[in-house]
Amino acid sequence: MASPRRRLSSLLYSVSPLLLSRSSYSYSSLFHALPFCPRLSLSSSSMAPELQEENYTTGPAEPPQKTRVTVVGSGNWGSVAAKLIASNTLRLSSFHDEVRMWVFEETLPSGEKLTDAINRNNENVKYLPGIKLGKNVVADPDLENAVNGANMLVFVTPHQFMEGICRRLVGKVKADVEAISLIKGMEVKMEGPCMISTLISDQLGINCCVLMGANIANEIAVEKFSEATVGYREKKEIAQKWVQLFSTSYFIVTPVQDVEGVELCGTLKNVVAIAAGFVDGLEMGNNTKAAIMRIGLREMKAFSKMLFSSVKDTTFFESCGVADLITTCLGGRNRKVAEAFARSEGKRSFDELEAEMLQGQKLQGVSTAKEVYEVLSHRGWLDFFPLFATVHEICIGTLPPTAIVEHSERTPKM
Ligand SMILES: NC(=O)C1=CN([C@@H]2O[C@H](COP(=O)(O)OP(=O)(O)OC[C@H]3O[C@@H](n4cnc5c(N)ncnc54)[C@H](O)[C@@H]3O)[C@@H](O)[C@H]2O)C=CC1
Ligand SMILES: O=C(CO)COP(=O)(O)O
Repeated sequence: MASPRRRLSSLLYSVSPLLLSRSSYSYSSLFHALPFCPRLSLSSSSMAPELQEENYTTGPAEPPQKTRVTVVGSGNWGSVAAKLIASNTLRLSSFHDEVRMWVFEETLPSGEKLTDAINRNNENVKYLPGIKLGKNVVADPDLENAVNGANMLVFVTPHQFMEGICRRLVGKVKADVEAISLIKGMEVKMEGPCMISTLISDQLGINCCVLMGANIANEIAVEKFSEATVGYREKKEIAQKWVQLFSTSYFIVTPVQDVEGVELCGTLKNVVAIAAGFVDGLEMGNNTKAAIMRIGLREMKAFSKMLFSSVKDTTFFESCGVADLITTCLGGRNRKVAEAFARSEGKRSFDELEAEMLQGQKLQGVSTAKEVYEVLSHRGWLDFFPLFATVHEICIGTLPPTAIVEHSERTPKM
């Protein structure tokens, strides 16, 4: 009998017209990574040429400088990102083995500092218990020290903390450092909406890609197969370096030249996931939930394209689009807490439920719904986005959870 991995790869080949319509790179990465790569043996000879590290060395005359990577953030996904990266920096000689991970310091109930516990156990005992990160992950509570000398910075904190973090990093990072944001969210400023990758680029004066996808961290932590999308602006060679740093036999990463599209998919699906949670809390069933997901996807696409005309339709069919929407509406934290909110019949707030159910982990969907609502009101677009608008109004208690179907089903006045 074929192994599950081989059966999955056959399924992917059966949709080859879709794959072939993408870049030859995406096709070859699937070809190499899935059927022929046993777990943890993604040797460079079996990888797409773009992923082979020779592309990033400068030749024999001068020994190349090893690339240093720092992960800024150490929550649930931040810890898994550090684990993925650390397995690759050990394997690829162009990278320095050590991966530094900045920790927002806290004291555990035992009295021990979280950083000390992570370094002693090689495990994030609070945000990712039971998973070894790799001995080459070093937790550091000093933000400035953690980024010092880094050539590649991976930003992965809840989005509401990023403005403060960027302010602390001004003048502290290398001028030519490359960044990537795994953060799903946005900021709304006087001038209008600001994606987190733009905040990082603008405040630190550096290039910033994004990585989004159907990536429930706890599943990737135990090495279950999944995919992700890297969004880049211009430099494809930089996107490929990020692909190389994140890819494993169970984590397949595809580059797409559409930063805004990829980041808005990751950001907006959290609002739809809140709606899906309301549907679950009201026990409305699968058809209703599917309808909410479809309406949500339509609003995600319309909102993204109205904000940035460069956003590509094809991005919504990548892992960052429809796949992330599905996984978050089925198994994410936003869905789970929104379900409890609807069941509580107005007796509990999101803040209370978040603290009780997530124990330090953070929801992004409630604040994103507020930020999206501000953009819609400011631009006079509320009537075009009934689902997005209704989610926010339910979250703040102006409407009951049942409004999710009563209001979202209205055809938007486009
Ligand atoms: N967990 C998941 O499955 C996935 C999460 N993401 C995204 O990754 C980003 C980070 O999420 P997670 O790693 O899951 O974090 P998390 O929600 O598990 O943990 C919260 C983190 O925030 C930190 N924190 C608390 N107060 C802070 C402050 N004042 N300043 C800075 N940090 C503070 C905590 O120390 C902790 O590391 C979010 O944008 C999320 O949407 C993306 C894909 C999957
Ligand atoms: O972004 C996620 C999966 O890709 C995780 O979503 P939640 O924050 O709702 O758990």
